[in-house]
Amino acid sequence: MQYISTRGQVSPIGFIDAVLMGLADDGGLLVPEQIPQVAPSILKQWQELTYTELALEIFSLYIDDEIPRADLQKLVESSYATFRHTEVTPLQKLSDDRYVLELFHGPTFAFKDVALQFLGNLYAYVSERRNSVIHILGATSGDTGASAIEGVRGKEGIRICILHPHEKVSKVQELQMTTVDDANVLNLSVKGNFDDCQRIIKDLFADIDFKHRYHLRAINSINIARILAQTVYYFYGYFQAVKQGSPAKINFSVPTGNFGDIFAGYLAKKMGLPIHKLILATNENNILARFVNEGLYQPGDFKETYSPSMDIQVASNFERYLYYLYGEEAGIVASLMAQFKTDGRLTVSGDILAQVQGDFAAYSVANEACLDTISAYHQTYGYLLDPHTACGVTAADQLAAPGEATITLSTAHPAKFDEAIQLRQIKQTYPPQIQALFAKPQFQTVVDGTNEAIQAQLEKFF
Ligand SMILES: N[C@@H](CCOP(=O)(O)O)C(=O)O
Repeated sequence: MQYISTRGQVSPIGFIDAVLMGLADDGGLLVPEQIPQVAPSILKQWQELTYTELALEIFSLYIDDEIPRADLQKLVESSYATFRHTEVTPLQKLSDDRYVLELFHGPTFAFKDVALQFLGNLYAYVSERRNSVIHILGATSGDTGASAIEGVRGKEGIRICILHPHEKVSKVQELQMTTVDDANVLNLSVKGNFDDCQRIIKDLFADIDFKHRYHLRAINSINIARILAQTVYYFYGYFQAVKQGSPAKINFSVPTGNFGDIFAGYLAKKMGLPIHKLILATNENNILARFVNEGLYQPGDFKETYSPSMDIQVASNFERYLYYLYGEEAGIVASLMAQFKTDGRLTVSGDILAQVQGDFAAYSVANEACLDTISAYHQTYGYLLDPHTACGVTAADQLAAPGEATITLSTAHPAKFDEAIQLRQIKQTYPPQIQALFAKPQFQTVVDGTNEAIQAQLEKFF
């Protein structure tokens, strides 16, 4: 499989080069040259696979024999051996038509571990096999950072620097990142919000001289490996729902900020998984919901919400969707992105908007409504949702029609967001791994949110 850029100015490259390139060198995002198609007969066979077996089959479609199958199998097995649940991503049935796919059984209690345990191991493999220098630069609104750090801490030949918005992540998220004392980890607490962090890293990746001089590698969902790893749980969740007797129409509801997770679902559907509706759930930072419902893609005012990981305005994977929305015409995507840079907005209407609304249904969840859902599900089902998952469940309740079953992706364990849970007087016990964080010293550097300030830190660290 070869990978090309959404902006069309990068010669096709193999999987490992695509992972190492991260952001495409022309400023676009890498996508597979063709999306592999999975026939219904194969889907039927896949229903019987374990999570790791399924991951191996799906990765093989995108990696060919660039990584020998035996090596790939070892990478996959070691990545999911760190999960606390034997099913890796178990499906919980709450009622006949409401399911929650728990993606938080990895080391940092968030869905990011599903892809980042694999990507961390893949980087170590590539570093050894190709003797490549791996200097990871990432931005986080809370979950990606901890997970990426956990994936590579202490690994030979790898360094990682993560930017998080100063005092805008939950206490547990902050502790998970900043209590790591391995010498290959640098945490920068940036004065600003997540969009500032993401803009800075994108600018640094787009500065090709700087990127090559410091061997910058990406762990955010701009990296195609993240998306591919995240498609696996759509297949797995769907198969489990079928086995548990779900009705024929199965939706997924996806809490989303950076559009990576829901783009993985879109890709799974394009591969042939018969997902009925893809429900896009945002919090009050609702640029994506406004795009789907009104055709306007324009950042609004930044809001701090109970679901801080989704406090995002400019969604980095949106460009990948534009590429498919406009019939894989890289020239159109390049000019749309140039237009967005100049005008700060994009609009779609007519047939294109109808296509968007055929691809997604979207709902933006108000802050208090998110807490109401947490209380209601706790009372009705005795099930504690984290605030991000609660946004997904709220959107499912609004948009799923009778006769449809909806699987909401549960993106994080509620213990990561006790600040919000406590507002509804719900008491939870922290898992011991999280409780232990409170006794540890923290290591982080507070910096201004400017490219120059970050660049200076990176020059010292890399
Ligand atoms: N919600 C994310 C933001 C970064 O998204 P990514 O999927 O591109 O890594 C976070 O928790 O950091």
